[in-house]
Amino acid sequence: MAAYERQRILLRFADLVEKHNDELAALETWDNGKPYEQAVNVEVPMFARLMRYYAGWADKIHGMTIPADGPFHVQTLHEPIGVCGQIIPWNFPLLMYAWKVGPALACGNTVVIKTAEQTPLSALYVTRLLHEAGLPPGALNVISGFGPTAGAALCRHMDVDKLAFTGSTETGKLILELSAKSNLKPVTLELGGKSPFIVCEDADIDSAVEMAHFALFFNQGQCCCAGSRTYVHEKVYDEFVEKAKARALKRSVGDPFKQGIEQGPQVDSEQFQKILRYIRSGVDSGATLETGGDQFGEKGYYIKPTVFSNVQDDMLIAQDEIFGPVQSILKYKTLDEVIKRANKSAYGLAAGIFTHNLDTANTLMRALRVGTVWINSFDTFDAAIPFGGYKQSGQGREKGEYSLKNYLQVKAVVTPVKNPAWL
Ligand SMILES: NC(=O)c1ccc[n+]([C@@H]2O[C@H](COP(=O)([O-])OP(=O)(O)OC[C@H]3O[C@@H](n4cnc5c(N)ncnc54)[C@H](O)[C@@H]3O)[C@@H](O)[C@H]2O)c1
Repeated sequence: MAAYERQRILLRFADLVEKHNDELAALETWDNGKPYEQAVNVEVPMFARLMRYYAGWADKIHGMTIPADGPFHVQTLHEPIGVCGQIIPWNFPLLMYAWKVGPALACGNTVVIKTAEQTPLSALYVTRLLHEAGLPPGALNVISGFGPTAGAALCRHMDVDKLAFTGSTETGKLILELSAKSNLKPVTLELGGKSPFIVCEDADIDSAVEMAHFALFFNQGQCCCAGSRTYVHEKVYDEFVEKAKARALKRSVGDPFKQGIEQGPQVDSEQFQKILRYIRSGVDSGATLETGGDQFGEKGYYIKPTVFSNVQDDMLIAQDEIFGPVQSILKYKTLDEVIKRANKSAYGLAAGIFTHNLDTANTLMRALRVGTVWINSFDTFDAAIPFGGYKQSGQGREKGEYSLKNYLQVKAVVTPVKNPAWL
């Protein structure tokens, strides 16, 4: 299909998504439990924006001509890889679909996408819209299946040419193994994190508290890049802890379809139980439970917004990805010290820095071994900004121009030139 045709399909798709904004948001909330207001005002509109962004790329993908030594015309062709197997998680079902399907189709590939077992609905609905927009039958197929069966079958399939996965680091390793044991298909991975959020002594405390709260509690704490290690300078530590606790106490928890609700239930009982186990481990290891610590209400997988202070680096709650509404606050003294501690993690997905000092920001942004640094901000997810991890947080980048590389092969073509004018 011509690039312009792919572009037009993606643009029509974006229009249809906008038209069906409210139904898609409702499906997302039913499946996942996230606040409807978040889905309807942010996530579905962002889905349409991502499709328009990738539509824009479709007819701007091309190779180069390269001046080689000797009488040769050398060109590169940027070709689609072929059949892309994509496996997505349950925390942002629609957005993860967009991050993966958008670049794959823009580059001219076909897709088999497996949704998470907890959240199959929105992908099915949105794919119907994609076909309504003109995508030919068979170019994109959705599988609603389980990981170890449907997911693993995709990973080891000899006719799948590329894999893209978002989920836990543990499963990411399995996926690499399945690729290696089958046809060595290239794999991009977007995995877990334990992202530091560093509040420097000169920071504006009120806005740092608000942003650190958002960085951790957004989406019930179920974000791979959640700011889950809040490092606060000792000079502002006491004030910060007091205010972080007050903010968590103010967080509105409840029915995600209700207006003004900031936090819905966790996605399922497995995650709910796992988070409660981590909270118990925090208490047992000697961290100070400032607020929260157990179930919210008596029905459903709701958890009270929880804040721990006096957290030490060697505690489990400071090392593992909890994936829940549990903020861990740690105290630090010097910049060198916090850099070492922030980097001492198997993960390297993102970091937040709160400071007005340009020198401090310059040092931190370079010293932190992470794929994204947000300065005096957090969770800015523009379609054009690349996202991905250092270390065990992943391989490759999604979104932005960088994501196209994942879905293209580069073919070098060499043709001898008889009487080159330049020789
Ligand atoms: N990075 C992220 O965005 C992200 C998203 C979801 C979960 N997580 C982390 O993972 C933890 C566990 O959650 P989970 O169990 O839903 O994640 P997971 O990694 O098991 O699941 C993610 C996706 O991978 C699939 N999958 C699972 N096993 C597979 C296999 N053997 N082969 C192929 N595909 C497979 C699942 O069906 C799902 O679609 C969470 O607590 C959280 O820490 C991270």
